Amino acid sequence: MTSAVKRGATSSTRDRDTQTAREETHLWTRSVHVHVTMKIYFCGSIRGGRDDVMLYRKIVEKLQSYGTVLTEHVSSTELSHRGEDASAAGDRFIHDRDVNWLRQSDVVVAEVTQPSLGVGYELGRVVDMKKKTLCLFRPSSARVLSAMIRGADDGERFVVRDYGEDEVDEVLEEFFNALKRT
Ligand SMILES: O=c1[nH]c(=O)n([C@H]2C[C@H](O)[C@@H](COP(=O)(O)O)O2)cc1CO
Repeated sequence: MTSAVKRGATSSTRDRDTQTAREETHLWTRSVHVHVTMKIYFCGSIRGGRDDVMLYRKIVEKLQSYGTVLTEHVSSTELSHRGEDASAAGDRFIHDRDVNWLRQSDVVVAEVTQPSLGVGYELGRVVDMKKKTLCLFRPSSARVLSAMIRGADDGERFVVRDYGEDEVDEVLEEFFNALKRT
């Protein structure tokens, strides 16, 4: 073999290696990208009452370690039971934007202890959209969760989890770790 052919073989091997490395980097970058940009839709009561807003904050802060929370405003202490300024954009805007966000989301997490027509509506829509959904309910509230939420639990795609305020982190860790395995 001439040295020119040898040089050719070496450089094509090197080209292949470089190409493989590039593909690996690309795949790695893509998987990190997917993780970082996971879109999470958080549901919590607004006009249904803001009693649990501090807990929504805690949940949303934890969710932000897993991805982008599209509905961060639900956990804002500045948002009252009157809701967002509907006079500026209108309730139709809020509805259409939120349904759009629901469609875009990869996963839905709802705090369902404080009854809310809006949260119930969102959950009805996500069942139809077949989104992976976690509903969190606190039995310590002495409320009884609607049969239309508890009864929708299928043990897989739509799950209702009873929990206590001090279990937020572990319940969410359990849920997102199980997501990684599916
Ligand atoms: O101003 C709003 N902004 C908004 O994003 N929502 C959505 C997100 C919440 O998960 C849900 C709360 O519904 P409700 O206001 O009926 O409690 O509806 C609801 C309102 C007010 O109804």
